[in-house]
Amino acid sequence: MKQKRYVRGPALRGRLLRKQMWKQKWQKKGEHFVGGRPRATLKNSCFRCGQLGHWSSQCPQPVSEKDPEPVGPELLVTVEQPVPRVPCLPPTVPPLYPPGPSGQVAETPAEVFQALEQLGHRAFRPGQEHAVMRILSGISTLLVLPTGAGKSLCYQLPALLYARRSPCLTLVISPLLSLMDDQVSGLPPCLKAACIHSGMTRKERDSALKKVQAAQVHVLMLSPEALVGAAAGTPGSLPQLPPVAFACVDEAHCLSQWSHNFRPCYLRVCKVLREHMGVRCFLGLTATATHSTSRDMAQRLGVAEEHVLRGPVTIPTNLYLSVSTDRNPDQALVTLLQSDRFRDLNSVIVYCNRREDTERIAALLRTCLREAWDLGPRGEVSRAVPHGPAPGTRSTQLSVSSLQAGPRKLWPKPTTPACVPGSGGGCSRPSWRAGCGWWWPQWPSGWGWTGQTCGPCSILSQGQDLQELRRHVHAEASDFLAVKKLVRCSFPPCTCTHAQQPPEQEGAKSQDRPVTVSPSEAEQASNKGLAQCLGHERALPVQPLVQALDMPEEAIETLLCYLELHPQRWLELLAPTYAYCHLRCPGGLPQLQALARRCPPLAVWLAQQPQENIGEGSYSVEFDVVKLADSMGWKLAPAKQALRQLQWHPEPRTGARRDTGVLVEFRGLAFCLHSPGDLTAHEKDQICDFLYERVQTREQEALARLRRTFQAFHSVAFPSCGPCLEQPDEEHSARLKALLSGYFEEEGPGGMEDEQGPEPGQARIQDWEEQIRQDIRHLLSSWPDQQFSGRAVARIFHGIGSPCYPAQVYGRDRRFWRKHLHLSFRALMRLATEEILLWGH
Ligand SMILES: Nc1ncnc2c1ncn2[C@@H]1O[C@H](COP(=O)(O)OP(=O)(O)OP(=O)(O)O)[C@@H](O)[C@H]1O
Repeated sequence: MKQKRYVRGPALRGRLLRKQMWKQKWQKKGEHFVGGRPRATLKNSCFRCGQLGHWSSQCPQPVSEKDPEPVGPELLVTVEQPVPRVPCLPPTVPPLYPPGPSGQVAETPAEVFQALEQLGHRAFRPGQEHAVMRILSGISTLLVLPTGAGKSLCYQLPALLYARRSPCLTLVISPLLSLMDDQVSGLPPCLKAACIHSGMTRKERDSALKKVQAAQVHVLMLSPEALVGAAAGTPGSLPQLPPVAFACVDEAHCLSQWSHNFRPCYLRVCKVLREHMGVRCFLGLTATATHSTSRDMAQRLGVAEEHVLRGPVTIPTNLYLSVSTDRNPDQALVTLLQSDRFRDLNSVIVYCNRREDTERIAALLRTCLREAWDLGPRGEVSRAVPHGPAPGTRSTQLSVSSLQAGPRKLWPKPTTPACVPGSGGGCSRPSWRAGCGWWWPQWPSGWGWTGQTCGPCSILSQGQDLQELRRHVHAEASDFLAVKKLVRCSFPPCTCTHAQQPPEQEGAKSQDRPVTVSPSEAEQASNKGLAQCLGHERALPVQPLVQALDMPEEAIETLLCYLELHPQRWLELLAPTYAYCHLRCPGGLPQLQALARRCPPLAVWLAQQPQENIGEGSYSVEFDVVKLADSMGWKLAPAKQALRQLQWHPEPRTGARRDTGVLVEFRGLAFCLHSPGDLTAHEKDQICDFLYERVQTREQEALARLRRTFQAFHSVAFPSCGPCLEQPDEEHSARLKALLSGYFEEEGPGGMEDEQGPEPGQARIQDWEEQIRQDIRHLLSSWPDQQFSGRAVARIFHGIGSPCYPAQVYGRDRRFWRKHLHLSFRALMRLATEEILLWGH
């Protein structure tokens, strides 16, 4: 009811359209959800002996026992060994002013000041000169300066000077596509720039690349996905570029905060720049980073601790902050916007923690404020602007703006975060932007902040916001069993090692194992009786894996990235590919055999088939082409090409192509990776432990950060929004600013200690135990075909959707969905696991 009453025709059509899309989606998934989730086929068993009840590190079987897992098909043809890939790196660009013997940078030469003037500035601002000289000396640097301090100059000036000396390029990795075009057009005329991102047409992209190759561009801006995709060789990947002088990672805090599960490509940015583009010098730029985040960033960028340049954490003086807790936050917001302090403002931005809230609050403001603000017939009271990924996947920041009619007169001004922010950083970014003249990227260009005093107000609820934010943290964690399944799929055993490794060598081998071994190294190892697998290309089909692990695609990719970035480089991620070849041959076996004479992959596939599987009649088969190419020692691309050519036959005389009637299609998007097939059970256990520990640590850190922020904000909050209605309270604002500065200095906001017992905003589990156990049993009996895990049950009680238990299906059952949001997730998981075990007996 809430959204229909105020919404007109177009929105209704949108709703119907969404419903239709939803139906189509679930028709496709029907077979999984109607008959219940497919039962896991992989057992919760030891890697070594296949028994339940222990992992392989405690396995009673002797180590020399053969691995009981099934092995791949034997090779039936002589194949060439794959040649290890040696990336051809572009030449490195030497520093413009080499550092002195002890690594010190030179005095700033006149040439640099001239270039500064050319860029339109008379003098450096604090922090700029030092950063510029470091980059010109080839020293990687991380620069943490507040928004508006002039960080962009620190890559613009070196880019200009490097390009003046020799044809070279500066790469800028920027996460915000909407900002990239603005950044390119906003550069000084002497600096030529281009950008490449997914929002461009092919023509625009080709024209940008042509300019880059012709060395007409000094700065190339890339999204992380474009960079990583290009390095992995996806279609439309980047061609050979001019040498790279240095790479700048803008909004570098994303390297540390966003990369996990949200944009996994960020995890690989530095590695790709180093290994595929030959970059030696990095510049990281960020406005908001705590000490631990900047340590993490510095490590990824290869910046020594002493080369992290941090400016003071200054919150603009024209910014008055206030925070209040209100029983009814919606009413508080309306009261606030009707007050004298806000009534005369031209526009207001409201940030919410949930996507659904923006729609609701936009409608609320439309109803309550139209008359109060007297906007006339063309005036628009509020509009919800979605921002961020699909619903339910993560916390979103949405803005609801109150706008006056007449597009050129619209000025978004103060920022009013309406809910508790997930971290001090999450709160400060919108606040700073309101105070510093920064406008939200979605606004049309030409809008801006006039520089007036403004007053962001946070309205905190009594703990409900915290519960919502906690849900997002729990949504990203996973079980040990899921991690184990992923490890099992990523490292299936192979038959290419010829000698068994002596048991006593096992520990030594696991100490230092590069994923790609050169043939000479392998030969040496083989002579010592230590034959080592060179690695195999594997395809892990995305959708089946997502269902089997009950993990979103991004979370799986993140775990695979962790393995690639591990010092032992357990695997190498390749470009995603369509892994299955579907082949339909109307002429049956005789035609297939005839075609196999000119198509080695088809010949190998036929040879691998057991005799009884080969029948007469028309053929329609599907096989894993990645596995086939790997078994032949071929690269995937030529194998696919050879199979595709089965569809045509060249005329012997004219050379024209004739249709053979054979249909070849590639299906099933898959993660593609290169991994060894001879890992010992002990090594696989090590990998599982490493991955699971990372997942758990991330969850605990995020929860602790949330708790600290919540406690700190509540410690200074007004009990109601009343005092915020009047003119800004300077003392209150100063306390809040100190709190935020403390967050970045990591004193722990408000100097609060973490407390034991139930989390803020949660009830004691003991008071609810009987009720919860009943609900769990009720849930298990309502869905008898499902194989629930403790985590799955806790997710349903907290209203967290997952691939196997989607909100669209389970959210409809209000008996369970979000029912116990006020209780600890871990405690719910524990109780659910106990009940599931009892239920199984
Ligand atoms: N040395 C300087 N002297 C005067 N103005 C400068 C100087 N350096 C930068 N500026 C100006 O400061 C403004 C803000 O600069 P810039 O956009 O680089 O800030 P920023 O730190 O990158 O902000 P954000 O964090 O929002 O990206 C720009 O208008 C820029 O021209």
